[in-house]
Amino acid sequence: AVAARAGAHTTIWGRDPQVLNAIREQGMNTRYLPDIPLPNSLQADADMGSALAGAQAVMIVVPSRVLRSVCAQVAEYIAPGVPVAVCAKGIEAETGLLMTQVAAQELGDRPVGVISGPTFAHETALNNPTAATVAFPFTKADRENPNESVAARFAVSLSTEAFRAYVSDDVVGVEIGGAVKNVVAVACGMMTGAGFAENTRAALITRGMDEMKTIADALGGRRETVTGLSGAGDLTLTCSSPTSRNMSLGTQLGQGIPRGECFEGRPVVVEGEVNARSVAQLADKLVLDLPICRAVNAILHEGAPLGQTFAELWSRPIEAEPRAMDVLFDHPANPAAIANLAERIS
Ligand SMILES: NC(=O)C1=CN([C@@H]2O[C@H](COP(=O)(O)OP(=O)(O)OC[C@H]3O[C@@H](n4cnc5c(N)ncnc54)[C@H](O)[C@@H]3O)[C@@H](O)[C@H]2O)C=CC1
Ligand SMILES: O=C(CO)COP(=O)(O)O
Repeated sequence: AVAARAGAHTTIWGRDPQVLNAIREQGMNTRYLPDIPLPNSLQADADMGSALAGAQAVMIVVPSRVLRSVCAQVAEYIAPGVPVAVCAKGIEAETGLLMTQVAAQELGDRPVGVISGPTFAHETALNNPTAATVAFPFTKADRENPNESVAARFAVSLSTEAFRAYVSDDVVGVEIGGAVKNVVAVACGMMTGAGFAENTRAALITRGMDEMKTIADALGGRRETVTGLSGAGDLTLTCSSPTSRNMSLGTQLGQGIPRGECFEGRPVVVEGEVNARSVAQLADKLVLDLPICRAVNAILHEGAPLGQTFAELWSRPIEAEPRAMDVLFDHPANPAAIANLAERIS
C-alpha cells in the first residue's frame, strides 16, 4: 500500500485467493486489515510468475520461518540484478543466519537488504505518519553517487506524505534491532502481565537495547544503528503496546495463561518466541552476555519458572553501565532477595 501510494506500479502476491480477490475487487484486505481502504492502484495476483513479471524491485513480507522457501520461489522469477528488500524480522533457528543472509543464499548475487522500523501494519495501512529504515550494502559507486544507491531508490519509491524512509548501509545493525526487540518485548509483556508497571518496563527496554548493541557489535553491525528507528524506535513501539503480538504473548504468559491458550488458541505469528532460542544460541556461540534474552529463552523453551527466572535476573551481581566502563565488580547475588521477588511474581 505504501509503495502504491508513493506512485510505484505495485503488485502484491499471496497464497489466499479470497484475500487477493478482496484486494482487487473491494480495495480491502478483508482478512488482515479489514475496513482499511487500500490504494486503487494496488494490484493483487495469486500467480507469483505474473506478479513478478518485469519487477524492478521486490519486498518480501512473510514470517521469518518461511522466508527461505519464499525467496527460493522468488529467485525463479526475477531477473539478475533486481534488488530484494526483506521485511521479516528474525534469525533463522536452524542456522543462526540473519534474514538477509538467508535471502542472499537463495537469491544468488542479487542485491539484498532490509526495511525495518516501528511500523505496526494497521497504522501504516491507515497512512499514519510513520518512519522506517532501508539498509543495503553501499558500494564505492554508491558513496560517490548516493542518490542512485539501491537503498536510496527504495526509500524514494516508498516516500509519501506520511511514510518517511531513512537510508543506512548497516544491514546487520538494522536487522538485529528488528529481530531482538521482539524478544525484549516478550520480557516486557511477562513483567506487565505479572502486575508490574512503567519502571520495570523502562528498565527492560533500556537494558534490552544494551543487549541489542552487544549482538550487533559482535556480528559486525554498528552500536549506534541500534539507537535508530530499527532498534530503539521499534523497541519502544513494541514494548509499549498491547497491539504487539510479542508484548501480548508475554503479557498472557505473565498472567499465568498456558501457552496453548494464549490468543484464545489462535495461531499468531510471534517472532520473538522462535527468536529467543536463536538469540540464546548466538549468545552461546559468540560468548555474549545477554541476560534478558537468555531469561526469555529459558522461560519459553527450557521450562524455567517465570517468577524465579525474573527474580534471578534482577538480583544479578552489580555491573557497570555503560559496559565501556570496563570494570568488574565482585558482589554475589542475594538468595533471600531472589526468593522474595520470585514469590511476588508468582
Ligand atoms: N504486522 C506488523 O505490524 C509488522 C510485521 N513485520 C514482520 O513481517 C513479517 C510478517 O509478519 P506479518 O505480516 O505481521 O504476519 P502475518 O501472520 O500477519 O501475515 C503473514 C503473511 O505471510 C503469509 N505466509 C505465511 N506462510 C507463507 C508461506 N509459506 N508462503 C507464502 N506466504 C506465507 C500469510 O499467508 C500471511 O499473508 C514478520 O517477520 C514480522 O515481524 C514487520 C513490521 C511490522
Ligand atoms: O514489528 C512490529 C512493528 O514494528 C510488529 O510487532 P509484533 O510482531 O510484536 O506485533
